[in-house]
Amino acid sequence: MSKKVVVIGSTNVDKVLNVDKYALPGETLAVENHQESHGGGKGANQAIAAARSGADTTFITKLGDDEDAKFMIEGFKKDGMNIDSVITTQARQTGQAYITVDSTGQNSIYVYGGANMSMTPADVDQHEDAIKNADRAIAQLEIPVPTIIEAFKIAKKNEVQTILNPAPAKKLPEELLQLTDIITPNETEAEALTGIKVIDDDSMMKNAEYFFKLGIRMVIITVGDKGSFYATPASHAFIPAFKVKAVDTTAAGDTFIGALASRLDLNSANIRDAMLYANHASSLTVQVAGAQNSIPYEKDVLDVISKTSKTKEAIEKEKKQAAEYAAAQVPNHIVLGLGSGSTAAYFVKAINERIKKEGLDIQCVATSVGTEKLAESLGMPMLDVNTIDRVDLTVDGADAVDDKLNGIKGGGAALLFEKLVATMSDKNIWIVDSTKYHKTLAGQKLPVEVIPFGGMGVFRYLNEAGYKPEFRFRDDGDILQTDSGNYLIDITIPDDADLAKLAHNLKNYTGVVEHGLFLNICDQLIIGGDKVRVIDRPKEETKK
Ligand SMILES: Nc1ncnc2c1ncn2[C@@H]1O[C@H](COP(=O)(O)OP(=O)(O)OP(=O)(O)O)[C@@H](O)[C@H]1O
Ligand SMILES: [K+]
Repeated sequence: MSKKVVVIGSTNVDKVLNVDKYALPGETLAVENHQESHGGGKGANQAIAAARSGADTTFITKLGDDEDAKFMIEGFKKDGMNIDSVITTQARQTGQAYITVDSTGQNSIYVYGGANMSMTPADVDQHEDAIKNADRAIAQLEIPVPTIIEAFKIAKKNEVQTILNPAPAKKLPEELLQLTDIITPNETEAEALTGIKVIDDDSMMKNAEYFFKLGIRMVIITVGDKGSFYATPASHAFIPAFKVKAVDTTAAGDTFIGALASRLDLNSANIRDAMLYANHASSLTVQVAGAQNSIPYEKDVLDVISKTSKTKEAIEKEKKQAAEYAAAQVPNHIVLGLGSGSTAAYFVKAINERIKKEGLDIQCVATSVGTEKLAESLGMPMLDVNTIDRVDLTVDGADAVDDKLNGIKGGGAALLFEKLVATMSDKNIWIVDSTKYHKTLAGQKLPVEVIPFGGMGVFRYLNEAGYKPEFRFRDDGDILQTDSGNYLIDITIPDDADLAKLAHNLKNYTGVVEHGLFLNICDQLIIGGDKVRVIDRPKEETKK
């Protein structure tokens, strides 16, 4: 189960200086904060990441005969790595990176390759066995390219899988790429090799095809906080990153590769699970300052994975509880609006059961293509929304609701039809899990549906007005289109927002079709839980 990984690569000691501002040429500045030395170097980071994720890891690296080397070897031992192939030279010092970070978080880095750059093919030959005995070998570009070629030749001769992390970005001889089974560039590194800019799913596939032609079997492109993409000649997918508060992304890419190498089966059958694991691992790394100290252990990664799946399960349960509670309240002989999204889907199934079991006379109207398909597949009695002018009751989910029962909808991209049906409904009931209920809507994401032609104009306006707009993309990287073929722009509701004014302003902007603010629409909110909570709109508040 546990993979045998050999990393052939660099070790650096990072010397970090925190400065208020950079010194100009000829200028001397006094510095108050001097951080201790930290372990670094892409080879060491990836080896540590693999070891901490449970791989049986051997590291082939070259160090000087100095204090830095002792410091690094101590760390390797603590992480349980096999250090029999750590080479020491008298001729050069251990690699060093001089990093200055200014008060804005910007950094500038000078790297002294030192012993790393003196690692020769002959050094690798000396440790041939370490490569032969591994399942997979990983290399990066902080050691001389001929040395990597030699290591990969040994690997290929012995049917050991090769992973090349082509970082830092540079052009490479085809010989090396032809010896590579899996390549793992980030977007900049991919472009440096292929000349094809990574902008969307299509361009990632074009990058992948470039590498396939050279005999590479799998391409993984990491795209920072957006996530990561994998492609083999048989399949491909984009896996979004987890939303976390990033404080320092140093070692994110290295963590991703080490973690992936420790999980991925040799036949790559579990690629999605391995990518998810690597995504989780690197999302932990970016939440901690520094490089090697921020690389998580297997236990930490598995903990977040299990917490995420437990939270997910609990949320699904609450959605279902709210939906079933609502379904039980629906009166007979009505026209019923069916909302969209995952919570509404639970409701559709629950009310369908009641209609069938109790022989109810209920006609239904769907608020999205998705809901219509679901209802039809269940054989429910459906009305065309164009043939009616009122609905008795609509039951729908919501993305966020405040304590005045104002809410945001449209996370599932069906906001236009949802709003149409909601405004023709005599009564609107919203069903949510407890994570959707908030004191205020400030800080929440609000979808704005715009016509594709002119969408950029709206985007610019929203940006200038400080709403932090972002176009909505699908998981595969393509721009998302709503059921009516429009685009969605997500904005963030400001702290001091007057919701009624915001709704009015958005609606008045040319090119905006609809927005996701649903004010004075919800009459009753049902929040799932072991004890379901029901909140009614206060009587004195006027409707619509
Ligand atoms: N801000 C972030 N939030 C969540 N996950 C992130 C973030 N940044 C990076 N990641 C995760 O780390 C992976 C690798 O990141 P990235 O593409 O930035 O690598 P990189 O450019 O090689 O990074 P570095 O050189 O800083 O180590 C991403 O695919 C993603 O899973
Ligand atoms: K970090």
